[in-house]
Amino acid sequence: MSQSWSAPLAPAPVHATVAVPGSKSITNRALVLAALSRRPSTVTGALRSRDADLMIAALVALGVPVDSDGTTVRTGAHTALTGPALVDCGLAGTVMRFVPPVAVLAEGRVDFDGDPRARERPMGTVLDALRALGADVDGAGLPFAIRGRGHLPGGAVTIDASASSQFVSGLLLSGAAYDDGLTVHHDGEPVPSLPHIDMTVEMLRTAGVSVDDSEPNTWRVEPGPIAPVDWVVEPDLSNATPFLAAAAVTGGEVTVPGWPARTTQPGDEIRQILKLMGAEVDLTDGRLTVRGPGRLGGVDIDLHDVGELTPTVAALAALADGPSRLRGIAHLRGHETDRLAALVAEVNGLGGDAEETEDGLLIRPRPLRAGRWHAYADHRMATAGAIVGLVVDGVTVDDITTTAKTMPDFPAMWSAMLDGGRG
Ligand SMILES: O=C(O)C1=C[C@@H](OP(=O)(O)O)[C@@H](O)[C@H](O)C1
Ligand SMILES: C=C(OP(=O)(O)O)C(=O)O
Repeated sequence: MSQSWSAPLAPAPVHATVAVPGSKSITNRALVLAALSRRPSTVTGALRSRDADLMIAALVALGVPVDSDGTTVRTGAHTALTGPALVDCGLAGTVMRFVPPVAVLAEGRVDFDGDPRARERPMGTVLDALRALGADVDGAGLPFAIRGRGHLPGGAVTIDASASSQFVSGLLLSGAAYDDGLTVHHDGEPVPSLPHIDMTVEMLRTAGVSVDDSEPNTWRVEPGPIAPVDWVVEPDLSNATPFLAAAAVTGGEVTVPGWPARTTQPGDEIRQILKLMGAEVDLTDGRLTVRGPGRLGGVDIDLHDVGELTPTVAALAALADGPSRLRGIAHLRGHETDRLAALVAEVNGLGGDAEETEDGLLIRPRPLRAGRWHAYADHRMATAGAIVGLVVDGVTVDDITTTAKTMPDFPAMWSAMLDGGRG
């Protein structure tokens, strides 16, 4: 059920320490690899949110024993993946793109469906690739069905992954379990979100899988066992960005503990972006502190690798005192919503000046006024509205429950931050 939310205005510069929950991307990869290892694994610091819980439910539906105690999730030993099963993908890209390559290994039929918007998200590439690798698949997008045969020949496949890096990640995660392993070659416009593919490769190697990514646009996964691992999930750096933005737009200071010194999460790029916009950024002993500038500058930046950060950066840009140009993000039209159209509509709906380009956004400074900010079922649109609402009186986000996709406690965390929260 949707729930409208009056975005709180910051009464003073925000000063807070905010601990953010585990990374969606790492949690859902760890869960898939734990399931494929077939031996007991643990995921500690796991995200518990709609996307992660849909992933757990999908794996349970395929016969994987899973038990959890809050953010600790354990998978048990199992000898086979089984159908019949029904997988609800919700609106989770990681579930709709990572689970079908697992489901081909099940014995039996596996049906997939999801939210209405999920039916519009690009998906055909993964299903065509699985067909080319020997799978029996019905459909070109959600809803679709896979008739698993307990194994897949695998081999080499060429895909166009310009619409989503998740096409590559999903195939690679399961590739070692295919008879001949897997070679994925990308042919098309550049693949977005490459750090997310690096995350996949790194986690596969941690699970003992041999991956060759030495050639651009080609990934080779050797067939072989996927080892059980006790995964420890980093905080979700993309979900940290609205809180860091709060320091930037109010001239305050926000610290996020547990910031990794080295990471494949694209959210780490927020450090550079906030610096470019004039904020002070300091990472010492795993604590990232952002101090807001007196005046927030605009930014001209290519976000192709870190598209996930766009709603936060667009909110910052709408509050900056110079123009911004966000480039390289045409693929955001296929995210939870068409994020380019949504951001333009919402910034302009509050009296701002945003314009869609072929591959991004132009946002020029113009004072914003009170109004309704629509979330379009998109968690990051909702948090972008919260950022704007910190400094524009009278902003209402039409549905704050969308944040449950990756951060169910967002409204409480936001209030705690405004009360000077200590994470
Ligand atoms: O693999 C992942 O965990 C993700 C990859 C990216 O997808 P796209 O490549 O479709 O942008 C990112 O935007 C998404 O939030 C998470
Ligand atoms: C694009 C996103 O999600 P998904 O994993 O559903 O693709 C996102 O979280 O910004």
